[in-house]
Amino acid sequence: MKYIVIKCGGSVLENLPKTFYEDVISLHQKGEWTPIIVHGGGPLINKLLKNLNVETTFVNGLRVTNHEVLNIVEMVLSGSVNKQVVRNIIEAEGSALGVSGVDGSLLKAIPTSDESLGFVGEVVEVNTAVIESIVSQGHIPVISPIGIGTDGQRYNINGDVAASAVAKALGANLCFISDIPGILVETDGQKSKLDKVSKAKVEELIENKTIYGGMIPKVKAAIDGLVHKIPMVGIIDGFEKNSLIDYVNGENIGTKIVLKEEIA
Ligand SMILES: Nc1ncnc2c1ncn2[C@@H]1O[C@H](COP(=O)(O)OP(=O)(O)O)[C@@H](O)[C@H]1O
Ligand SMILES: CC(=O)N[C@@H](CCC(=O)OP(=O)(O)O)C(=O)O
Repeated sequence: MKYIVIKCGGSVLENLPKTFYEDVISLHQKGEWTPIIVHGGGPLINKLLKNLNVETTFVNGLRVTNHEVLNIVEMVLSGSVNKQVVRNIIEAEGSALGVSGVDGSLLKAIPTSDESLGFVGEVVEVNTAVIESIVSQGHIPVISPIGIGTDGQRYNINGDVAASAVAKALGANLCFISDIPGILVETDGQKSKLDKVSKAKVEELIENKTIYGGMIPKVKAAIDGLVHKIPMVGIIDGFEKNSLIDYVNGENIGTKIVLKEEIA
């Protein structure tokens, strides 16, 4: 069975067309690919934090997470957003089962090495049996990125990091669905999309700040995945018609991330 982990970014979640979910379901029904959705929800967390007058800050695209923020992050991701994605799949006539990374200790986590981030976690183990059990019942798994420590502590995990961890554990292809056509670079005031980008180029683009904010964890998670033998990683536009189907069919869409650029 070939798994594809589809990371749906909060940047697009509220506006993804029904056709996107129909494409996910069509992949599932054809049987060649088993889709697994991992979602984010950053903008919705921002909205709720703002309504509650709770300040929030990011370091290299990761949200500094104290106890109060953690409560709201979990509420939004494992509550509203997870169930919204499940409902969207049902509306598109598919079948989905939503879980958080806490359920069945799906995403076992430890705190990140940067202590200033608070309760931000990194995944140390994925309980793939939970995913396999959902798949064997005919559902599309929908996973929210909250991790759990062996002591029962919850962690806020960036959605891209969680998606890469799941893909690594399953040896799955990984696809980031976001609100941009791919990685953009600017030359002579003109923005253009990179079709393919290597690890070395990504590092250069972070260094010169062409890649910033939420794109940083995305490309880092992509590289980490490739180093750990994920076969294919790409960033594609969720609003572009057929983007997911084109991606799995190997069409030239979005930005593919590779460890080394092949020399022609
Ligand atoms: N070089 C880049 N090319 C494209 N987008 C970039 C780049 N650098 C930073 N970004 C930003 O990254 C965003 C996508 O990351 P993020 O907002 O975290 O999305 P998501 O919620 O889909 O994970 C884009 O909307 C854009 O603002
Ligand atoms: C640690 C960390 O930054 N967690 C993210 C989790 C949600 C997420 O990743 O949402 P997107 O995919 O929309 O960016 C956050 O708190 O916003």
